[in-house]
Amino acid sequence: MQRSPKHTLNNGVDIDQLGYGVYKVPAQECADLVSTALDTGYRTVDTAALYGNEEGVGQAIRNAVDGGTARAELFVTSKVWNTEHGYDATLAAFDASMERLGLDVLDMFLIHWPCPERELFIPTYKALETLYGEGRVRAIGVSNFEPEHLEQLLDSCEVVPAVNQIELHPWLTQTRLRALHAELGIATQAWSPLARGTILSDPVLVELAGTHGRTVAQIVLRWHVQSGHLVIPKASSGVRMAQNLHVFDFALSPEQMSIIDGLDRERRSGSNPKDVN
Ligand SMILES: NC(=O)C1=CN([C@@H]2O[C@H](COP(=O)(O)OP(=O)(O)OC[C@H]3O[C@@H](n4cnc5c(N)ncnc54)[C@H](OP(=O)(O)O)[C@@H]3O)[C@@H](O)[C@H]2O)C=CC1
Ligand SMILES: O=C1CO[C@H](CO)[C@@H](O)[C@@H]1O
Repeated sequence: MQRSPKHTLNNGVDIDQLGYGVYKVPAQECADLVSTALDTGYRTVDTAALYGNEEGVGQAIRNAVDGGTARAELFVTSKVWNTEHGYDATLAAFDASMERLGLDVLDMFLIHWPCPERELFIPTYKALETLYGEGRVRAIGVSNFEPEHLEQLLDSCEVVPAVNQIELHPWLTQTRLRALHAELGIATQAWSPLARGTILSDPVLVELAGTHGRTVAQIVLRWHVQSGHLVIPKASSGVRMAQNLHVFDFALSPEQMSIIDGLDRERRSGSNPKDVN
């Protein structure tokens, strides 16, 4: 069984570099699929209130703990949705997520989108700081924050976000944002790391896959890993889950990494954070 190496976040908490994302996993299938992911070797799961499947994630985590897996080995992320911004609303949203998850402590809680026109991400983040201070969540962070949002946040808040979870893949390499993260000590976590599957027919990646005798998904995930990103691919079968985790026993050469870096075309598969409010 493959296992992801751990990455230590800026507050000393460990997360798997490669975890499992559950956007679009139907609620009724979620517990079984997350259990399959855990059996495959995943230890980190990314969900959100928006995904409507926190109950299933929590069920699978509790089943694993009942079966002998240490809770400390497992890592669950959830996120506060855009309609719940503001200090009090965010505290209530956290309670609701925890109720659905059925967990005592959450590993990481993120602001899902900055929603700049709402002008509420600062009080929203202050609620996350309160939860962190109370020990109800082990790490806090943000998602879809652009440089200007991070700068505003750091001007007004105490706790440097542990991660910024952003859309990131070889067609959208986010060079400027990643450089800022490195400067600030914020981990870059890649969402839609496979560009929702659309990148898997890229001819350059197909050729590299042939060279290594690997699948295109494995080449892309290996590029993420070697670039130092945290990454959370979603897959709907145990075979694909295992394939996606099986990327720690080969390496891309520096030349191959540069070739993949060169595929950037600033192509998003999801929304631009400036348009989400
Ligand atoms: N913070 C945010 O705003 C966002 C966060 N996310 C998070 O990131 C996670 C991953 O992103 P997501 O948008 O799901 O997209 P991904 O880039 O992870 O791609 C998932 C798609 O790729 C397919 N796929 C996965 N593995 C393979 C493989 N080995 N071979 C062929 N096809 C494969 C899946 O198919 P199939 O399912 O049929 O196996 C699915 O259609 C989400 O689940 C969520 O947790 C996602 C979007 C936004
Ligand atoms: O996490 C998410 C999953 O994908 C959705 C559609 O692109 C996003 O809006 C959301 O942020």
